[in-house]
Amino acid sequence: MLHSTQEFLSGNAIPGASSALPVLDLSLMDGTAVEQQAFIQQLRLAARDVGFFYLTGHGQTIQKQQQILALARQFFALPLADKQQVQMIHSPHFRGYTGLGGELTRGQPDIREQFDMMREEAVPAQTDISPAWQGLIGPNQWPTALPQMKTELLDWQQSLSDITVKLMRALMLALEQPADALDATIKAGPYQHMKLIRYPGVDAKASSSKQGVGAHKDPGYLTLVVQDDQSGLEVETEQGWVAVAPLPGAFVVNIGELLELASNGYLKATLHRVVSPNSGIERYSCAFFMAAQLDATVPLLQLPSHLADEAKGPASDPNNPLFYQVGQNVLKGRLRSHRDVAAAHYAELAKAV
Ligand SMILES: O=C(O)CCC(=O)C(=O)O
Ligand SMILES: [Fe+2]
Repeated sequence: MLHSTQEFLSGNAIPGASSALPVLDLSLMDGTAVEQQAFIQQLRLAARDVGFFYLTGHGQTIQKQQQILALARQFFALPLADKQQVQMIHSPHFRGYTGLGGELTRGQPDIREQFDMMREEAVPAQTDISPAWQGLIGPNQWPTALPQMKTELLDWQQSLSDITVKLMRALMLALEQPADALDATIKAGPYQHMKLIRYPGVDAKASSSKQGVGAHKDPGYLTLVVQDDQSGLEVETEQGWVAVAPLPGAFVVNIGELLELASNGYLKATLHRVVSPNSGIERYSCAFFMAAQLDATVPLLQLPSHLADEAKGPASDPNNPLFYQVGQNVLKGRLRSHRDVAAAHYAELAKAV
């Protein structure tokens, strides 16, 4: 039986691709009123039913995307000593290099190495009443061996951030809210977090794990992923785990838990994972996570009843502390994922998470 997503997808899915995800063209938002409405309706269905989609028409060229993935390849190909110069353990702000198995998802090591960055900021002045999450704010670590990384990646991160803000405003229109309904939560600039990632090939016979990254939902508002021609990214759907086939030039977009919460379960945060490539193959990706600024209070949006009735995700509890403890929750996630950094810089808090 066709359910609404499949009906909707029939006109939009990639011909011949194994992936069943919708493809949405963001440039329609710069078009006529009719085109904008078409985009908003497609976006509403994709975000409600699947929580994952491909985005085209976003203004970034495929060459630029490939340039970023090439930079990732260059970084991970550096001698270990150069990568260790920027190891995350040196950063109380959770920035820098993490080697294979250094990050945990639900307590299990992920078989990937990565470079994490966020906004480039100065360390704010600490007072007795500064919240612990203020420790997340500070400078990135940059490898001296690849001096071009700093400007290229900060510039790229800002471009991706701008795309997610445009998309979030379109999502608000899709929910029949003012476009700026969540703007107060990003007014100082949205929380930005980006990762360059390398997934090495794994010999299934020799290893019991093919956990590139374990099944999880992203915590924030919106995620954009650029993947190379190897996939392995999989999304949980009603039909089971579905592969997100590479679509050159597109970003893969998914909804995070904070947006699911704010929309009372209408916008869906979907479980996803990356299965390691087979031995002899490696996969590179760049993931960008946009969320509310760390000191935000996120509103519970009041949806019109015809939309509220269609929400498929869990209804939100308006008293959920996630609405007002944004920074604390981000810090908790980082402490859980990077136990070594937590022990080195947040010894007391690390014991409690
Ligand atoms: O590498 C990817 O394709 C996705 C990674 C991911 O889901 C994450 O880091 O949250
Ligand atoms: Fe993710």
